[in-house]
Amino acid sequence: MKRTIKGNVSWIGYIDWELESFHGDDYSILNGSSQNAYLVEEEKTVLIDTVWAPHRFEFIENLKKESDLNKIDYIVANHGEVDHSGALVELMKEIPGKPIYCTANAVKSLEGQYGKQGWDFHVVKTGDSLDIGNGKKLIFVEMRMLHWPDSMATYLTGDNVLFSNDAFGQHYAVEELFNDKADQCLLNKEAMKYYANILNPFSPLVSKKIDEIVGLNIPIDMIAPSHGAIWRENPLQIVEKYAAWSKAYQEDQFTIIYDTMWQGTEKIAHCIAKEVQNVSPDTVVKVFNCSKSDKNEIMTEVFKSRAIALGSPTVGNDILSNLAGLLHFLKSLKFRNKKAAVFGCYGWSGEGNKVLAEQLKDSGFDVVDENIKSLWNPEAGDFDKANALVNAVLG
Ligand SMILES: Cc1cc2nc3c(=O)[nH]c(=O)nc-3n(C[C@H](O)[C@H](O)[C@H](O)COP(=O)(O)O)c2cc1C
Repeated sequence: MKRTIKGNVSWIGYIDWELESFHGDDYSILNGSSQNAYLVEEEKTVLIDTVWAPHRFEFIENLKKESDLNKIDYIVANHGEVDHSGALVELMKEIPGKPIYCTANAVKSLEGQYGKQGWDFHVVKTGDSLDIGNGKKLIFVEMRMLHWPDSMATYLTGDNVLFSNDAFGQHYAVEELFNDKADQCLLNKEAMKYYANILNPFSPLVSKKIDEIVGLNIPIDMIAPSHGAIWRENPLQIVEKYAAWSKAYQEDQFTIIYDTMWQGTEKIAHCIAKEVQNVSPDTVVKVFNCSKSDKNEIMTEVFKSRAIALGSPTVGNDILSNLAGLLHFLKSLKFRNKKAAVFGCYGWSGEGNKVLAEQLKDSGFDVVDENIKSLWNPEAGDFDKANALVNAVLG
């Protein structure tokens, strides 16, 4: 059902309390999510984005219940990804010929995914606008690589609503739709998780885009993203957070991540954690067994950290495969300005620490020389090295 969010703007989307993962299994959903589409009904009626393909028929039925589909004058496709464009094919069968406003790259991504459908694309660039009557306009802002080349935001004058698509969103279900109705801890955590796991690799572009949006000096009364809560109360709080997050963000946190077969490496992990509390009592320390923890939650903790330590036993002259998978993901997220240390047990050849250190360096971490490498089971002499490791990495 459509729900008014401001003036003649309504939400028409899908709140999904059952979703467990996104992007295949690459993004865990722990608190539900939503796909937000919006209807702007001024002298002209505009549909901004749609929903994920599995919900396309329900979405179109809802639209029909709310208004005659033929009343839609324009469609805005802020982003071609299937969770926002997934109802377009069915919708356009009902209203062929209606103009679709999107970036040049969105024409490519939409045609790439759905084939050449003969849709009436109107390509827009930053600063282009569309008059929708009653003295209001839509102004388009390209958001290249936030998070696809085709991404765009749309600003509604008069009501001062920024339809930001994936930027400023969260995979988080809020039945009442608005940020002030959400659990604030979860909202902030989910917004940060989204940034850390999806947007962090594009931080330099995010930083520039935030400066550009702030520099426009336009009033923003509401930020309506395509997933999660709509920022109605103090909407600029999320813009300020993005400004901070995009500049090699860190808190005073040290995160220890390990894997183990026979618990030797685990013992070193806990010894390092205790030593952090001795050396730097104000530093938050968290410990994760990567085989038992959610990888996206771990990445959010890495995002917050000023330093991390990674531990694995040597296995087959290498490291354990779950940690190798995590390192692969870690590299793609392009974290910057973080220190790292390595540790682990071995039985004979002991390549584990070297593999970890090389991969961390390759992922942009500043890896300290101090490490702990224990033959079979860690002993007192190994635990004694934790102090030097922690001092080096937090120094
Ligand atoms: C399947 C398997 C392969 C291993 N391969 C190596 C190896 O290539 N080189 C080595 O030094 N140790 C190897 N080890 C020995 C482990 O590194 C050693 O048992 C270590 O103490 C385990 O640490 P953990 O208690 O943290 O699991 C291997 C052990 C297993 C079970």
